[in-house]
Parts: sequence; structure tokens; C-alpha cells
Amino acid sequence: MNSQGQPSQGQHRRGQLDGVEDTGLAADQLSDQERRKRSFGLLAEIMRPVKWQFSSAAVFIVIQQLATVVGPALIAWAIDTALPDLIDGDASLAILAGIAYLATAVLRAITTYLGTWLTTLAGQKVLYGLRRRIFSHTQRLSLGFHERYTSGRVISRQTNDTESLRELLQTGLDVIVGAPLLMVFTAIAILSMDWVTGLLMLLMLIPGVFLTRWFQRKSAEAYRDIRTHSARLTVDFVETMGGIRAVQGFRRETENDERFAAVGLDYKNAALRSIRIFGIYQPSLKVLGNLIVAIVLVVGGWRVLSGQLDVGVLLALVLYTRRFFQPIDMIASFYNSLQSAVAALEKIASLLAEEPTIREPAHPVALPAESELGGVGGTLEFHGASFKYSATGPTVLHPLELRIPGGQTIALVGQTGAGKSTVAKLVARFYDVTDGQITLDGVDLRSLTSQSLRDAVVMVTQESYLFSGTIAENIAIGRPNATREEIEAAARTIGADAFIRRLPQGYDTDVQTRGGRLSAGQRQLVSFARAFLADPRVLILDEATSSLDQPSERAVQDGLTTLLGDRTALIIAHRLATVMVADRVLVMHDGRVVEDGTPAELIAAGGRFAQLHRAWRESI
Ligand SMILES: Nc1ncnc2c1ncn2[C@@H]1O[C@H](COP(=O)(O)OP(=O)(O)OP(=O)(O)O)[C@@H](O)[C@H]1O
Repeated sequence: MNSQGQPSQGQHRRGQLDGVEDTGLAADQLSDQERRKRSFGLLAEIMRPVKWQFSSAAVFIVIQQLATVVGPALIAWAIDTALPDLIDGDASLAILAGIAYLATAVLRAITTYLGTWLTTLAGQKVLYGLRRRIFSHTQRLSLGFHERYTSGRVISRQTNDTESLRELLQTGLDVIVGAPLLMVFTAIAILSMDWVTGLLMLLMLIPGVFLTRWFQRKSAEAYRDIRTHSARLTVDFVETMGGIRAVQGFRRETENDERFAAVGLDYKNAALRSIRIFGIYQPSLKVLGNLIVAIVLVVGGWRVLSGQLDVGVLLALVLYTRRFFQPIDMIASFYNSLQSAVAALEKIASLLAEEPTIREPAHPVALPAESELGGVGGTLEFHGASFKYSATGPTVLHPLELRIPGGQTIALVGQTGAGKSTVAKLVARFYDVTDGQITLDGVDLRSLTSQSLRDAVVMVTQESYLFSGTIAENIAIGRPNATREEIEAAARTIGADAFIRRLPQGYDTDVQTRGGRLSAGQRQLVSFARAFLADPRVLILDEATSSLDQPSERAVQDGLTTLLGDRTALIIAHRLATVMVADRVLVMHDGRVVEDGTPAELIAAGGRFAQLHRAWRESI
């Protein structure tokens, strides 16, 4: 949950139920009924492209069950009709019975194969589409979403939840269509052969129903616990490993081990509980099934002796009775898979219902060409721009009036929490201002397409993130259609070329391999080259706080000066050297710009910046 948003009552309740699902998503404000409706809407939508495969599979399943039910009836006929003929020397009916029995077995095999193959094919197709949709939707969601919804949860959606759906899609049709049909066909067969046995069996169904209801209730609770604890395991694991530096840096391994052991134990206990419930249910159902077989055998045997029933029919009845109870077991176990699939579907649907808060403009406006602006683009203007992270949260940026002419280098300074990163995120449009507006070369940022905004404004973050791939590919992210010469030229200009060439495969070194592991300074230079290649009008730079050794520091500083060139730059500055190359310093305090001027002016004025400057100088 967003640190500042207050969860609603409903969210609190659900959060406790699902353990880790208190996501604070806008979509979570719905009632249970609305959420269920939305989930089934999603199910219908993802099934639409494969409805023919599923319908054909259903037809095959119906044929398969019919062929299954015919088996015992054929045996009864063979014993009661064909066998006496055979004893009399006429084998034709016995042969016919054999062929018919074989034919139904083959038909069963073929329809089982086709049904399974079609459902698997359709299920995998649906999952493939859904996985892609979750991925592409999640990466398009605005930064605000990602700051709330942890990566562990996103991974859970992609793994645990799609896996639950796989079970539903792959076995669902068999159980939902196949199992009840088999029961109905079997009941019809029994009743039409001998209504006394049919009645007995239906009577025995009553304790079976009670037993199954008990099992469903108990196992639903156990399964919900299993799901909650398994999601907790994933979230705990992902977050610990994601923050491994902090974990090791602060020696939190033992505490984490203990916490993980506790979460793991909860999971283990929940799993044991569910197995115990199943361990009671399944044998009890078997006993019940066998009891009815025994009763049918005794009652039927007595009726055979009294001439009311043929032997073959009795055998068929015993076979049918045995078979009648099998699907109940299957339906009951499936109920759990269905429950997890429905929960998974709800979570996926709620993620997919989340809309990016940063929307594409309905009527995009193009940025004026730099030539029209006298050659210098990148003028930023704040008109009463203010900002809150959430409707109920505090104002993080108070209405700001500011003009940054194109080409100016601005250093943003101020104590922690003053709002520097927030200003940077607003200019990069990771968030929209709550009030007022920010314009770039006279155009409101909200009127620019995301493509033209990303072309014009580039943010280089502290961690200088490198993606898996080669160094050249990493630089080319700045401009995907850049030629190799342009990539190398950008690295040369920034001063990264020399160290890149010393790497085992030069520009083609994979940054993930041992030889390609880069130092903090080198990573920064690569990200500078990437930004240089992108050649934006406005550059936003969150300067790394970790200090580098002297030669690297110098190389990074030189690279930075080149990168800045004469483009507009907004630097969240942590180093005195950087601040001193800025044309202008903005000092922020509690969400307001409290000082604004050249470094020299501000030092002379003797305010906050002068103090900061003195402290910096003393620390060198
Ligand atoms: N995603 C967020 N949700 C809610 N509040 C936030 C969020 N990010 C920042 N804040 C709050 O906004 C205020 C300004 O934060 P900001 O990150 O802009 O400060 P900063 O000046 O960049 O600090 P630092 O130098 O420590 O990075 C702080 O009070 C912070 O708690």
C-alpha cells in the first residue's frame, strides 16, 4: 500500500484474507460481485479465440464417455446372449461382441487423445496470450503503480497465477463436462437395467454428498492458506534477493533466514493440513463406493438366484456401480483447483484493469522544431505546478513558477525529502502535476505523445541501469537505429571508448558475463554515452551519491561536462564539482524553491546554499 494512502475497510479485510494482496490498486475498490464479474469477463475474453477448439474437445469428451458407458452393457450382453449361443456351437455373436468391445475401446482411446490434445493446445494458446498481455500491460503502467505494487507480486501473477489457470484450462473440461456426464450416463444405464440397484445407489449417494460437502469446505480453507503462504514465499524471496546489497550490507541474513523459515513453516503446515483432509476424504469415499458394490453384489446375487436378474446384468451393474463413484473424487479435487484458478483470475484481472495514470493525449501537439526556436530548444516552464503523490497525501511540491531557458544547466540541491526527485519525475512525466502545468518549448507535457516526450527528455538515473546484452546494445538503447560508428562515436565523445576497447570483446562484450562486469564509474560513462546518443533537448540526471576513486571521478566529471553540452539539464547534484559547473542553482526546501541564482550569487547571499557550500568544502 502507498505509504500515504489510507486503505479502505474493504481493502483491509481483503488484505488480511489474502495475506499479501493488499495492493492499493484503484481497481481493488470494487465489490466482490463486481470483481467476480470482471474476472469472468476476462475468462470469456481470453477463451474467445479458442472457443472452437474447446467446443470440439467437449464433443470428443461426450463421445468418450458414451463409449465408456457402453463397455459393461456389452459385457452383460455377451454373457447373457452370446455365451449361451457359443456353448451351443454358434460363435458369431461372441465374435461380434468381441469386435464391438474392441471398437468402443479404440473409440475411447482416439477421442481421449483428441480431447486432451485440443484442450492442451487451446490452454497453452490462451496462457501464451495472457502471459504476453500481463507482461506488456505491466511494463506500460506508470511509475506510480510500480512504486506500490512490488515486483514479487508481479512475479506471482506471471508464475503462480498463470499456473493455476493452466490447471483449470487443461483439466477443467474433462471434469466439468466429462465427470458429470459419466455419472449421468452410468445412472441411466443402471436404472434402465435394474431400477432396484439404481435406487440403492442413489440412496448411497446421500452420505457421499455430505462427505463431499465437508471435504469442499475444509479443503477450500486449507487451499486458501496454501495460496496465501505460497504467495508470501515468492514475495519474500524476490524482495530479499532484489535487495541483496542491503541485506548483506546490513548483515540481515540471520533475521531473513528466520523470517523465511517462519513463512516456509506456515506453508508446510498448510500443505500438510490439506493433505490430511484429502487423506480422510478419499479413503472414506472409497469405503462408501465399495460398500455399495458389496450391497449390489449381495442384493443382486439374491435376485439372480431368484431368477429376477441375469448374471451378465449383475456383472454390468457391479462394474457400473464401481465406476459411478470415481468421478465424485475427481470433481471434489478439482474444486480446489477451480478455487485457486478463480482467485488467480481475479488478481490477474485486477492487474489488467489497472490503467496507466499517465495517458497518451487525445489531441497530441508536436514540439516546435529547434530551428523555429532560434536553434535552442528545451525551454521548461512551470506554471503554478504543484504535486501530491496521492489525493489524501501531503503536498510534495507547492505551486511553482519557474522558467528554465533552453540550454541552461540547473543544479537542484536541498536536504533529503525536499522534493528534488519529485521535480525530476514531473519533468520526465513519470507523474502528472496535480495542479498547474509544465511546458516544454511552450507545449504542455501532457499534450506530447510519449514517443516525442521520450525523444525530448531523457533521464539518467543514479544506478545507471545496464540491460543484459552487449555494451554496444546498451548504448544503442539511446537511439535504436544508430549505426555502429555512431555508437562508438558517442562513447568516444563521452570518454568511454578507451575502457570499452580494453574489455575482452570490446563493444561486443556482454555486460552480464564476468569479463563484462563494469565498475560504478564505467557504468555511469556507458549510461552517459547512451544519453548522448539519444541527444535529447532536456537531460535529467540523478547524480550518483556513491563517491568514485579520483581517476574515475575525473573521467565521469569530464564525460558529464561533454554530455551537458549546451542542452537543458536538470541535475540532482550531490557533488560540489557538479554544482559549480551549473549555470544556476535551485535550492529546494519542503517542496518549495527557496533560493534561485548562479552558484556565485547564492554563495554571496549567505543563505542555505552558502551553508551547504561551506559544509561541502570542509568535507573535501
Ligand atoms: N512514491 C512516493 N509516494 C509517496 N510519497 C513519496 C514518494 N516518493 C517521494 N515521496 C515523498 O515526497 C517527498 C519528496 O521526496 P523526493 O524523493 O522528491 O525528495 P528528494 O529531495 O529527491 O530527496 P532525496 O535527496 O533523499 O532523494 C518526501 O517527503 C517523500 O517522502
